[in-house]
Amino acid sequence: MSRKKAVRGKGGSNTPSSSPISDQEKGKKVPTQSNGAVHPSRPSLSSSGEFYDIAFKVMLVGDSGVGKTCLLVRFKDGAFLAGSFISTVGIDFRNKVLSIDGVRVKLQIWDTAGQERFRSVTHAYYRDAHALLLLYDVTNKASFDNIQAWLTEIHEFAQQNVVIMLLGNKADATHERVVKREEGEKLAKEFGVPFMETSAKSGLNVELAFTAVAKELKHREMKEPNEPKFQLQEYVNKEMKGVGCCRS
Ligand SMILES: Nc1nc2c(ncn2[C@@H]2O[C@H](COP(=O)(O)OP(=O)(O)OP(=O)(O)O)[C@@H](O)[C@H]2O)c(=O)[nH]1
Ligand SMILES: [Mg+2]
Repeated sequence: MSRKKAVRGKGGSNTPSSSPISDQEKGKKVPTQSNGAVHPSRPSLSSSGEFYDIAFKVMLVGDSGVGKTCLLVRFKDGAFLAGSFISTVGIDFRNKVLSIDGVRVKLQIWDTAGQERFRSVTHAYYRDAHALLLLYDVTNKASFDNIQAWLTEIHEFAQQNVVIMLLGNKADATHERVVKREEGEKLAKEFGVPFMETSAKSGLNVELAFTAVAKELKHREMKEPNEPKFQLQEYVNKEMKGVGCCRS
């Protein structure tokens, strides 16, 4: 098998025709599992010069302004994009390699535009996603009320076994909060998806959200026959920090 070069990170194309796994698009032989995870038999080199063993696509979705881009920037660069809000146009991606139980897992993270006018672009990418981080903004009730509609859309366009996690973002904004944490928990339970609150501003639970998803995906792909199933919500509950804490 020839060595595979990962797709570019920052500055990925905004056009809907670009594929999340460019090697496949180019017709190169990329070994995949049944669900499409890139799983090379030998480590591959990512564009940032990092080797990885397995790669997955994760999509950030949710209403415009909930903090998808900020969450990704916080995770990738450890910084917060303060100041004026620049709404994402179309779709973009960044790569990050995590070490999960000794396995180097590359996440190719797709940041989608929440605005309605870009919805058809987003739809085209759902089917390639292995995991979806669905965000609402705890200071914006409408973004919370729209979660059901987002889930309907996800079920229509995404793979049946896609990993979904609900995130209530902007947990730092205590004074502006209009959605209680318990409401988020209740909704997540109703839809059977794991949940936690995050803050791109303070960094609260940001690393955890991506790590938990990477762990779930890695376990699904590489589980030994006798190994128990990874319990995503249990892991999150154990590792999660509450508002007022200062994980970064
Ligand atoms: N207080 C607080 N503000 C945040 C947080 N995350 C994002 N913001 C602010 O919310 C606004 C929108 O953030 P973005 O990340 O651009 O939102 P988005 O979901 O990417 O929006 P679209 O690209 O239009 O879909 C910006 O002004 C951010 O500074 C957070 O965790 N806490
Ligand atoms: Mg954005």
